[in-house]
Amino acid sequence: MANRNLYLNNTPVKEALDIYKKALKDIVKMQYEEIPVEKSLGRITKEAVYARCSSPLFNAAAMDGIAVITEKTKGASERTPLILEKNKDFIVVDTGDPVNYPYDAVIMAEDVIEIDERTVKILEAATAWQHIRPIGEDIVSGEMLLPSMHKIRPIDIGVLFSGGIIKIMVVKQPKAAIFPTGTEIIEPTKTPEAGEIIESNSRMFEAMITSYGGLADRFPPTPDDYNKIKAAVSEALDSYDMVIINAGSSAGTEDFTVHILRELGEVLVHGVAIKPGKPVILAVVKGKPVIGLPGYPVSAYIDFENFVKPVLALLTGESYCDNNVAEAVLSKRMISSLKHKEYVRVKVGQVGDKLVASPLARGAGAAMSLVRADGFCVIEQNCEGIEAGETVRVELYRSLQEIRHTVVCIGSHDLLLDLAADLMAFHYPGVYLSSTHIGSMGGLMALKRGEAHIVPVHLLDEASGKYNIPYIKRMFEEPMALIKGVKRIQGLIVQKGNPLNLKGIADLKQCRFVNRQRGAGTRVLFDYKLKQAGMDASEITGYDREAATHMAVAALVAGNSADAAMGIFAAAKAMQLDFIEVGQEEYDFAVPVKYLKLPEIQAFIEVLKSSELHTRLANAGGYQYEEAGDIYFIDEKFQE
Ligand SMILES: Nc1nc2c(c(=O)[nH]1)N[C@H]1C(S)=C(S)[C@@H](COP(=O)(O)OP(=O)(O)OC[C@H]3O[C@@H](n4cnc5c(N)ncnc54)[C@H](O)[C@@H]3O)O[C@H]1N2
Ligand code: MOO
Repeated sequence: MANRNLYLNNTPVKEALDIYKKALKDIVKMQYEEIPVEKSLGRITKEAVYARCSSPLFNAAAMDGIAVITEKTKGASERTPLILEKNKDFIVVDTGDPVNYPYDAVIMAEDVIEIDERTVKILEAATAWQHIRPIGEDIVSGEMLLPSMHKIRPIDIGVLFSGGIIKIMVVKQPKAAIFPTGTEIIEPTKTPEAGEIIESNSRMFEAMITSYGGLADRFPPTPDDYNKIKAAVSEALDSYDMVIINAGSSAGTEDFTVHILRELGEVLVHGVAIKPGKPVILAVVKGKPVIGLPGYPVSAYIDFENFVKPVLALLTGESYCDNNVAEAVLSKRMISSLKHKEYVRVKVGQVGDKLVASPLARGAGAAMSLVRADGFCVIEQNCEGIEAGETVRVELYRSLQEIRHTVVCIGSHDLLLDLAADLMAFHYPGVYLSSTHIGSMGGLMALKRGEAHIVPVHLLDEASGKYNIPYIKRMFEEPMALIKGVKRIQGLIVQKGNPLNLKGIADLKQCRFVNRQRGAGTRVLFDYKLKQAGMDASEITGYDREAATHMAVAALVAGNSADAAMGIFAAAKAMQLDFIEVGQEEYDFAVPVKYLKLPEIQAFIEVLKSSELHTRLANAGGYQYEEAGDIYFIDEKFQE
């Protein structure tokens, strides 16, 4: 254990950033450069910019027509038309032409009656300066066009040119060097073997730095070699404004980063009370910021947002405000430790007038939880958790507008949902389907609490042998409907080639099983089949081991961490596993009648009926979809 860093601190986030900013205060300075205005989009002005000329520079015709001398048009009316003579009483002008003395008004072409080449008739007198844009109407020479520290937008570029500015002083973009480290890290062009990890973090950092106004250079992955990392970092600091080192930040025997930085300069913080992201390193080397980010992608992302972004802002001049914040009701209890401030990724949906936040996977390696997230909420360090139903503050990644037009679907997972979401985005721009997977029963409970629009269910009622309807009838008092989905083949997902030669439920006694979570329809079906086979749960090794989706159980079988799981054919096929049919089930959508007319739900129903969806389901295999999109009103049609 000799080389482990067992002494990580637990500095609160704000304190850590304050310590670091104080250390950087006198050494990190913005630099400036002059660039052509046409290249300045998104850059930040160094200083106020003043117009070098007026716009318009002369009195200019605002309309096509004739320029006249107001005095000479007096008395013109319908009854007493006035005849004007070209180049004496008027000149012809087009929009934008100069209008000079003695001309002082423009009459629009539509109000001028042409008599011949030299004469026109007018029926109304002109008022002085009508349809003339006076000098400096838009911009007056010497006027301030843009203030300092202003982020340049397309309209600013237009105005700068109108004001005679062709070059502008802006904040120089800071250059960051990114060093991914780790002997197991390989470039994405190589096919990974067991134990190897595709380098992805440095690409994510590069994109984040670019979107926050900096420039980034990625270095190839450096193996866990003390001297190599030290030499590379030290050299980079001669030509870059900041350095990011990725991974090797915690307590592993090859986690060198902190030792290297201590040797090269000063480590101000190692270990922050944040989750994910605890082992972040904030250091100063050669008078420049060096930040060590953890290897886990979510930890790295959250540390980047909390520490790299504000440090980068000291160099870019960008300012940020968290304006996209909303209050939402939490759908599921979240427990957290008092030891840290925790960032929880959430899905957000609007059901009725309630905004609902549902927590996603919390693991630091679960990068997909960030992809799926609509935002995140923070559990403060001094808080043990937040109860379901409490109001939380969510920082949103999507606009409220988008969230309002999203069908909130909570329940059992099926590939059908991913396909439908994809088709909806394509055929109904601006309408989305967002699904959270907590099993059929969990979904129905969420619907009861008003947290979902639709619930994908496949619940077998053992007494009647019927699917879904009996549950909905029992659980809901309000008028409900069922949108038909698909019939799916359920079965045992087993290793490729079925090495244990499993033939059905009865054979499960000899193998390592992985179950679906309590409340999942597949689990209900499994229990039903066990009972039919006269077996007991205690006879199955792994009955209590749970995974949340069909793909998740299939992945466990594919990874040889289990021999069999109950699931759908499509999941077995996707993972190239074998499949033993056990039965068919009905996968439908429970929906309160009051939501049926919502345009978003209508779009979803149309997608269910579409031949495009049916073709995709046929390709996946294991589905019958003839009834997809049909609607049954529970009370009328299924009265028993
Ligand atoms: N005994 C302890 N173990 C760990 C602690 C601790 O306090 N005591 N902290 C845990 C926490 S919290 C985190 S976060 C991680 C941080 O790990 P490191 O920063 O040291 O990173 P590695 O161990 O090298 O890698 C972690 C993980 O990330 C993958 N990785 C690394 N680089 C990349 C990259 N460029 N692209 C994609 N993925 C990358 C790497 O392969 C690992 O899977 O430590 C815990 N352990
Ligand atoms: O801090 Mo680590 O990022 O929790 O997993």
